[in-house]
Amino acid sequence: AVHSGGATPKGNVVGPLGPLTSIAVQRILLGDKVAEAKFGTDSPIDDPAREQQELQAVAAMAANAGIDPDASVRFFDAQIEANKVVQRGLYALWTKHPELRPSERPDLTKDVRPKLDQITTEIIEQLKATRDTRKPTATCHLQLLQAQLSTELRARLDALHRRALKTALQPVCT
Ligand SMILES: C=C(O[C@@H]1C=C(C(=O)O)C=C[C@H]1O)C(=O)O
Repeated sequence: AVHSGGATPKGNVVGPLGPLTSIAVQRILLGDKVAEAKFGTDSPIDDPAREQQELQAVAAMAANAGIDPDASVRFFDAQIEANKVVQRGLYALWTKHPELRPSERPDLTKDVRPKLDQITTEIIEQLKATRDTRKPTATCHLQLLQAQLSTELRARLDALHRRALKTALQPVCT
């Protein structure tokens, strides 16, 4: 993977959807850590119980923040799917190219999931901040494209992570 670093400073990304897009990228980059944690273990890529628990938390946090819980859950569904796009892609790569397999295995529960939970809070904040921007309009799609392209360049996303980002951003202008 070429993306490395994962430095995607919110302030430098273009447009009103820049911060939301940048956080979505940070979550996608954690997909690498999730894949490293699970590859070669009994933990499957899909963990429906964990997903249910996250989506319930999202609904509660959205209600608390005064934004639409159903729309927020739909947005998170896409973030979770995007994370699994990364995991599946890296599994395929590592299966075909054993020399590229990770040498370290992060701890999913202690190390990786707390970082995902932190990002959940930030995404809820950005969903609230972008409430008026996220509409099914040409303007929204233009602003999204602007944020997407600038973030892809900044984070140097490879094809796999760009595909994941496309999945993650699909519900933004809805
Ligand atoms: C990221 C994980 O893998 C999958 C993706 C999830 C997510 O993006 O939040 C949650 C559960 C799994 O289906 C994980 O197990 O934590």
